[in-house]
Amino acid sequence: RPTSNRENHTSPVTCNEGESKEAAGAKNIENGAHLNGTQQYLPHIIIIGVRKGGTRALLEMLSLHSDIAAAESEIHFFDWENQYKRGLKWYLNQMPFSYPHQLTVEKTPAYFTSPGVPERIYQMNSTIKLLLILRDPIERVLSDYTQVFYNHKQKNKSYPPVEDLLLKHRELNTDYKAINRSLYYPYMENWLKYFTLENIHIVDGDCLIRDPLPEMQKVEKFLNLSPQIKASNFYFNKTKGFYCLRDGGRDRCLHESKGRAHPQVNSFLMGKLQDYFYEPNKRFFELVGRTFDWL
Ligand SMILES: Nc1ncnc2c1ncn2[C@@H]1O[C@H](COP(=O)(O)OS(=O)(=O)O)[C@@H](OP(=O)(O)O)[C@H]1O
Repeated sequence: RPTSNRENHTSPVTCNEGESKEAAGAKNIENGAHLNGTQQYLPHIIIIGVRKGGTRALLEMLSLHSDIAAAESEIHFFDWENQYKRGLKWYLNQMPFSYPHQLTVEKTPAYFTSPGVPERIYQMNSTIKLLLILRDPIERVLSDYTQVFYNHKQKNKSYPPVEDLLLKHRELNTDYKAINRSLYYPYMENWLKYFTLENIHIVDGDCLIRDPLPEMQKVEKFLNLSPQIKASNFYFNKTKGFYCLRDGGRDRCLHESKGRAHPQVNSFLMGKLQDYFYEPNKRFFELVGRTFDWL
């Protein structure tokens, strides 16, 4: 089996850099009801975030693999007290029915930034495989803003222009939640108290948008899955401006809420955002021993 070749230093980012990983170390957990040879399992893999990082695209693309069984909705088990109180049996019951050779995966993007979640997941399974998809923190802020903007619009409510929210007295308004969620390193530090980088694979969300196949091949390796995902599983949809999926002759793009245009940001605000994220990004690169195309 291939072993990890990750070294403890930063290296220039490319979208195609190869990376080998140990086996997924999947652990079967009893209790799921049986149905036609299928059973429910606690997840062997969790997509922990980040919100607006491309978590749905990652889950859908991973589901192209026949050895993957994915929970359709976001479970919010570890971050919502009322769900967590229901216990692991409840969590198990939210999982899809799958065959014994399949790996179960769920995605809840809010896990990454929820302080108590790493410990709770560790208590459930200390060798679980975690997938974290990150994108340029500034793009993530704008994507987050766009999401909230449309949530308001749907309810016929207005939402302030991006400049009004992100600037206060001509300085960056660091109280704005979306800015805080893009400060990846403190959250990552919390995860690394419980898991090593051997357990956490970071997917480059910007690369996944531009060229999904190489990113997905790295994910297959990390999970020790057979190489099944192929170039023919993707086609670029010019109208949407994103790659869509082709699965057994079935074509599908992500929901229209994925891939929306972001607001234009003036150069003053962009400069403020770039200054603000420069140091935190560097700290994040040091923490994870690799760089991303964000600076
Ligand atoms: N292939 C493909 N098609 C459409 N969208 C894609 C794709 N790959 C990645 N993305 C990006 O995914 C972003 C949404 O991220 P999430 O799914 O994590 O959002 S959420 O937190 O679950 O709401 C979404 O963010 P926005 O561009 O701001 O809409 C997309 O940029």
